[in-house]
Amino acid sequence: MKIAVMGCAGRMGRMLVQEIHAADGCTLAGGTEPAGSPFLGSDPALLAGLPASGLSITEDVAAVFAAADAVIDFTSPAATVAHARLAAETGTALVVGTTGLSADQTAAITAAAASTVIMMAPNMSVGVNLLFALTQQVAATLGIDYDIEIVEMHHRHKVDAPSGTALGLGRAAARGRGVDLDAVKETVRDGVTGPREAGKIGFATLRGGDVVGDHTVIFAADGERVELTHKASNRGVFAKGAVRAARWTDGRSPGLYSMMDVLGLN
Ligand SMILES: NC(=O)C1=CN([C@@H]2O[C@H](COP(=O)(O)OP(=O)(O)OC[C@H]3O[C@@H](n4cnc5c(N)ncnc54)[C@H](OP(=O)(O)O)[C@@H]3O)[C@@H](O)[C@H]2O)C=CC1
Ligand SMILES: O=C(O)C1=N[C@H](C(=O)O)C[C@H](O)C1
Repeated sequence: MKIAVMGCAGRMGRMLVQEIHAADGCTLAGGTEPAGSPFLGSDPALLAGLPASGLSITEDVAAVFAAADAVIDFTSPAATVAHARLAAETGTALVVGTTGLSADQTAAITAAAASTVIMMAPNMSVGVNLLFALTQQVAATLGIDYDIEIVEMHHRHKVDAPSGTALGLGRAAARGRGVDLDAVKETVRDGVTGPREAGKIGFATLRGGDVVGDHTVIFAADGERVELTHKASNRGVFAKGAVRAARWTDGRSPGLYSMMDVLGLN
């Protein structure tokens, strides 16, 4: 399978190039970076610490799509929307890991999935997707007396907050309670906030150093507390999941899928 990587010089992009190289039956079809990037013209494999591939990083997205069976995209929300539109036009499968998308941007990707296979997930690790399922189950079991708070920590370079994974955990908890996350989420507390309102789902965001990704869902009641935690210590887990998802798209019907579909957890 020929797999291309959008944003192939990024933190995730380089891991993805390594993972494609290591995967049986997969070859790198090409890699992109935006106009003005100092990496244009470099070999994406060399940049990822691998033997030369003979490919050059390009801003010609259309050419890279044409060379690929599937495209993996961990870039920025605006770029991902443009890539989803191109995937719809060309019928190329797309795996989206980008987070921080607005409701409109998510709707644009959903619309593109009417014409091609798109797998989109805020976290591609097996562990976090299991945590999504567990969070929904625990939220449904414990009920409203257990206040739900979600704490996440990431490296100092991360640009969106709360993380896509934290929001995904919030959606799973809200689903377990049979409510809509947008109606109950509390992402900012500052000053005299008054007591905590029952039923809210709170988020706390920490940023610093080189933390790959830590997430904890806390269920706090009078007298006890349940905590579900996942800690990623290597971006390889996300890259492995993304390449697994790219292979999984082969032969699927158009539609919007999640990592839960890929892992059979749905
Ligand atoms: N779903 C998951 O499992 C995971 C998701 N993520 C998400 O993936 C995204 C990327 O994270 P990370 O790798 O750390 O970020 P980086 O900033 O390291 O990488 C993003 C790369 O994409 C490039 N890029 C931006 N716009 C375009 C474009 N139009 N065309 C081609 N390339 C482009 C950037 O170039 P430049 O720097 O020049 O702008 C950069 O090289 C984030 O949204 C993050 O939250 C991260 C890890 C796991
Ligand atoms: O930006 C990151 O690094 C990560 N982003 C994803 C998110 O927003 O949840 C996934 C992972 O935690 C790393």
